[in-house]
Amino acid sequence: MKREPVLRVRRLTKQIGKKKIVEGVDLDIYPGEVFGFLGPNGAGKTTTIRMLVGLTKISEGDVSICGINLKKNFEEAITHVGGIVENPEMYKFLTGYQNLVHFWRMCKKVPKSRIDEVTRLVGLEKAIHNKVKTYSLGMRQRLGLAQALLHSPSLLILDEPTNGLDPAGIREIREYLRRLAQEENLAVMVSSHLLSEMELMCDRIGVIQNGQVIEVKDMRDFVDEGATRNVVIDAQPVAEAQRVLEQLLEGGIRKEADGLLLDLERDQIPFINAHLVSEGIRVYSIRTVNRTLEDRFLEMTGGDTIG
Ligand SMILES: Nc1ncnc2c1ncn2[C@@H]1O[C@H](COP(=O)(O)OP(=O)(O)OP(=O)(O)O)[C@@H](O)[C@H]1O
Repeated sequence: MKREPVLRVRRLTKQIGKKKIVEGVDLDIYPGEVFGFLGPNGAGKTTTIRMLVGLTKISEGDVSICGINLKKNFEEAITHVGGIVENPEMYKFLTGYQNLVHFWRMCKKVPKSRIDEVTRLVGLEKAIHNKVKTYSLGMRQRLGLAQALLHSPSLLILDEPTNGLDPAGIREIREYLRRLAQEENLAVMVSSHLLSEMELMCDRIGVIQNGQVIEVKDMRDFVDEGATRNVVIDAQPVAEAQRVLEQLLEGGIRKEADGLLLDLERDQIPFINAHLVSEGIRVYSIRTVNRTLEDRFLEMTGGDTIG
């Protein structure tokens, strides 16, 4: 059975003056998946997301959410979206629960029991009756998430949800988002500049550069593909090993604490090993290092900074 995407974006374009800051973006995001939207500074992530949630006008192209056209039936389409795009506004002098009641009153046809449900989903049961001013930034983010989930959306859109959080807070958000995608069968779209986070959080990833989506892939395939891999060679004497490798490979070798780091194609590895041994060098280990998303991303975007 073919799954229908919750979010379907076709040829989405934003033009400001003469400049197209987002151009021809196509995306499909499915129920139950966390989709990462990644790109260097100024690539057009926020502008794309702002168009998707109706915060800025679409210049060209089509967006449908749960099969409903966003331009033609905005009010109906947007009822399926929960989002944190700008900082969620909370009343700090009220408790988390009182804040949620306030937002619940604005939702149509949502039973009050949903407040307890979203509180559980974001793990705020213990603190929900404390005042928001006593919350950590991570707890406030989770309260924002609870608010965005109150009306049981099918699509959750989050712009940089881990911004400003400490590692523990980042980890919490990551775990809750993964759980939400599974438990609520939500489609989650998240942008972030924290590449290592995206790698742990997302099932698929789309890379945007200069306003255009240049790649959409399963996370694993994205990280694994590419002709070369990082290899660490632990060999003695190390200076001699480095000299031999440099002669053979014309550079690209870095000395690290645990050995010599270089980029090799898989087929080169046994050859390099044999060559080192034939030069009288003792090879203790050759191991390939898992390539991170950051390696791949920098390779693809030509070293643009990430934002
Ligand atoms: N209202 C505007 N008028 C003119 N240019 C704009 C406007 N809004 C955004 N831009 C430009 O469009 C480009 C894309 O901006 P956008 O904020 O979408 O990028 P981003 O990928 O979210 O970047 P960052 O990671 O830095 O937030 C940038 O070059 C930005 O300067």
